[in-house]
Amino acid sequence: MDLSLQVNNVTVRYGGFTALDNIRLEVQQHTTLGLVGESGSGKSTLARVIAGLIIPDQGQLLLDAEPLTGKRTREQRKKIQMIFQNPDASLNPKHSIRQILAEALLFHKIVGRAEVEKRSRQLLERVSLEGKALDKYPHEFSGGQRQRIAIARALSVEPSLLIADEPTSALDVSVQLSVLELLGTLKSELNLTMLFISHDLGVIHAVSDKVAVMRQGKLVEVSPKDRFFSRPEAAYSRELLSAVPQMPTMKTSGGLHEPRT
Ligand SMILES: Nc1ncnc2c1ncn2[C@@H]1O[C@H](COP(=O)(O)OP(=O)(O)OP(=O)(O)O)[C@@H](O)[C@H]1O
Repeated sequence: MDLSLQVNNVTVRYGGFTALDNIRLEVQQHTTLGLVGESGSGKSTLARVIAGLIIPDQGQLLLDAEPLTGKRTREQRKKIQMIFQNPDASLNPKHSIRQILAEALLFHKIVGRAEVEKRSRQLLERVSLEGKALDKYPHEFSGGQRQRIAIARALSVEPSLLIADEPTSALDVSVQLSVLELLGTLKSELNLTMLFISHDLGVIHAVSDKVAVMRQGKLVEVSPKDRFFSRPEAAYSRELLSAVPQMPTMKTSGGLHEPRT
């Protein structure tokens, strides 16, 4: 399988504090890497480095074998899209959904003006929203619907890598599941490559092919999902797993509901 993303020896310091310490990580194309770790372990910092929002103090990134150095080009920015815990981070409240999607499609030259409407409707359909949503504004939707719109916006530019940083943790539990199911469907329909960040091991189990564990700025384990949940390598991974009482030591790859039963 080809590599999508390579993170080579990345270090980030905030003043004297090392938030990322020599991180080496790979994401294979068309797979989801689940990134887990306690609050403050550096997950969001790593996501922001990969998205180009933070320049690392040391190390390199490669996307589809191409180095990402210095200021990113428009094409490089298009290739990595991010969805956040709060969907409002990527939705301009003053713009209608039509404007939000059109801006992304036209800026990155995905389609010409004549096709914007048709493509926008297709995108909304993909995230199970009706075409009449186009003329509404973000505040007219629920949190779960706004996250669906943020997903549609991120996918509109056909990224090579989608980073999802706790995309369901601000949502009601019932809505969380439907957004996770949507991401699962999109992953298989569109062959997405994802870096999925969560502190919720149930969510990580539901979405990941491989699991990476961070602690205090260091990567302590990267394992295939089934191995991580049945035979974790690092003592810290065992600690994380044992801290979730409802988490069975899973033997199967399971479905979305399994970790919560
Ligand atoms: N701009 C900043 N300046 C100084 N320290 C920062 C800054 N951003 C993050 N940190 C610190 O870096 C560490 C890693 O933060 P980060 O947000 O990456 O962790 P995280 O694993 O994503 O945590 P959470 O799950 O709470 O979001 C934390 O100790 C945090 O306080």
